[in-house]
Amino acid sequence: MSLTSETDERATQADDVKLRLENLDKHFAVNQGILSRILRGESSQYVHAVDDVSVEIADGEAFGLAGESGCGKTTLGKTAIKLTEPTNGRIIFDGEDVTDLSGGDLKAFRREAQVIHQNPYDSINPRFTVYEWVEEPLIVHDIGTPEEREARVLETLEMAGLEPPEAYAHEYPTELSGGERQRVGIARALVLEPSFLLADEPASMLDVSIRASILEVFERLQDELGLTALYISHDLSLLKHICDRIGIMYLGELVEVGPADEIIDNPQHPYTQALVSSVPRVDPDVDRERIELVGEVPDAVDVPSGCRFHPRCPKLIPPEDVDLEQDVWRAVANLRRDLLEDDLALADDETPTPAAIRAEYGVPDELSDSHVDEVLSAALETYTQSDEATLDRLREALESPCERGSIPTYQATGVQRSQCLLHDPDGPYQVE
Ligand SMILES: Nc1ncnc2c1ncn2[C@@H]1O[C@H](COP(=O)(O)OP(=O)(O)OP(=O)(O)O)[C@@H](O)[C@H]1O
Repeated sequence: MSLTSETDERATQADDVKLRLENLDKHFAVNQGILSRILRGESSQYVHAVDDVSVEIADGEAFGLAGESGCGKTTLGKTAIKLTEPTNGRIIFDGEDVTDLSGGDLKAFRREAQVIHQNPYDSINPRFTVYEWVEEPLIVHDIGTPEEREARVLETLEMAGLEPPEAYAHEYPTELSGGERQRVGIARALVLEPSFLLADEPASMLDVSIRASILEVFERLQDELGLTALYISHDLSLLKHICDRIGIMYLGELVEVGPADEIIDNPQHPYTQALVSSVPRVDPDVDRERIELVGEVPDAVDVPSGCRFHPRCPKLIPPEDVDLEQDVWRAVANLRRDLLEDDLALADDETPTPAAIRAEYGVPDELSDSHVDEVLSAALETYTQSDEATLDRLREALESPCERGSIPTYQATGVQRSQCLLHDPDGPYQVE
């Protein structure tokens, strides 16, 4: 297909691109069993762990991925280096399309792209000594003589900060502290001299006191070895510290990408703004409004239409003819959403009055926009009678532009891109 060959050509030309993901998807099937589908008539459903992600990571760059739990960070990282197969899309590594590699070619690629796991306690085989554990990848890849391997293992242990290396070589991992074990994990990943490192929550299981020293190891290694790294973490201040750029994921999509400082100091996407607002300030003198993220990340099987963040977004765009304060509009939208899903969040089981429902959702008794008030009142009056026509009216009359179609990625600032209609330069919406 012409699009693929054109983009391939670009990748080959762009020497400084280490990894390029093109429209990457990773979907996991649920109800995979044929029997359950036949017996219960269920069609296959999919977890949209990663959806249409495109991003480039430059050679020598440290790229961070953040987002709430379940947003797809680990799946994106693993798919990017083929620890799991993508459902769709292309992976270009060093200018070569590695998407369909298998056999010996895949094994060669594995040498280049290594991973450091989150948990230093269960990611090391306790039957191996530190030496055996770090040497094993060299044996698997049939590298060097025993003497050469010994020199390489000791050198790598030292690089990972286990000094003197001879003292650690014959220890068992169970005899080591968490920080030391994480350094053993780092040494095992580095022994093959990879050019790309995936570090998934590399410090989250460690004490705060040890965390800083492990992060220093990463920073030093990146400088000295010129490694390209993909760091995954919930901790935005950690990512700001060690990354050049940060990508924010929400429900399988990359909703904002930009330089680490800009993402933290000047977030553009409403989701990033909410995430960042919960990070404790380094500088307490600078006032930042705390934006509360209401609710949980929705189910990745049945993803919301339009912008996936719209059911929780504090900046949800109202329909053109709706004239309400933003917080009132958000409250109306929450009530509308739950009415349409027949899932009202109410305090008790008794059939509530429209006024009680409004109060529960923080919607004023009378709205300043009489049209919205009338549509909502009608839906509330007929709520117990499941009146389809009234619900259809509620659905159509109060539909936000954020619920429609697929939302493109826009250039939000000179250096940040954001998947939010507020950043459509040709759109009618004002960025607040
Ligand atoms: N092997 C799998 N089979 C089915 N679903 C999966 C599988 N792995 C991940 N998922 C689902 O994919 C979605 C993304 O999960 P993932 O672990 O990538 O998110 P995450 O952002 O890394 O979360 P966390 O921060 O908690 O590690 C979730 O809904 C998860 O339940």
